[in-house]
Amino acid sequence: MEVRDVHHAYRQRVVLRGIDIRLRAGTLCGIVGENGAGKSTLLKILSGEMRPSRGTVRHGGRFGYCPQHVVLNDALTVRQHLRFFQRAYRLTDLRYAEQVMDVLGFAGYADERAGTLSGGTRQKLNVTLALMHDPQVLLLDEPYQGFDWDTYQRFWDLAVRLRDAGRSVLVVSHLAYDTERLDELWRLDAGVLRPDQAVTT
Ligand SMILES: Nc1ncnc2c1ncn2[C@@H]1O[C@H](COP(=O)(O)OP(=O)(O)OP(=O)(O)O)[C@@H](O)[C@H]1O
Repeated sequence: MEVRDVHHAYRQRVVLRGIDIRLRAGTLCGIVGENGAGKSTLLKILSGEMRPSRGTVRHGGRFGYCPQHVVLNDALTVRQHLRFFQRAYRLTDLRYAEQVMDVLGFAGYADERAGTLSGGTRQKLNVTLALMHDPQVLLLDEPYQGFDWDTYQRFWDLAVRLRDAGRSVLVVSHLAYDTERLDELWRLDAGVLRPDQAVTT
């Protein structure tokens, strides 16, 4: 994925002031920044959900995006969500999705309606829906919000495995824990991305 000179403003409020990113295959990268720094705005632009005021985003191959806010239908079960996305992604089966559910530890909830799931389990489903077609480029916005410690560790193991399998993974968060697992870490501040000390030193 290649991002060149992306700028964005909401009316008078300038949020991004020239973002350049080159996300190579087989890299696990992070972007951190304070609340309101523009992280979600940047991810919405990278995912194509929003057009930047200026600049270009190019990527090739299958693409996965896990938004910060869970988008589920409360009346549908976990399995119905998977089937819906299976059609959308044109997958022949759900084997990979089931593996991801096992890793995140919620395979036992397949027949529960989304509306009755706990916040952390809803987030596990949110992450699974972004991952289940094994995307080559994966963008995750605050993916571990609500995860318990064990799930949090499993999430990072999964992210590292995807990186080792040649996928590009970009994790955006306001918290920069576990930075040693990242190949690169940037900080979004005042609309600009800078390498973060935690990984570069
Ligand atoms: N649709 C919108 N219209 C106007 N302003 C917006 C809109 N979306 C976001 N903003 C503003 O843009 C700035 C960046 O917001 P954004 O959600 O991208 O930040 P963030 O870094 O993801 O924050 P957080 O860590 O709190 O999720 C904020 O000042 C926010 O109020």
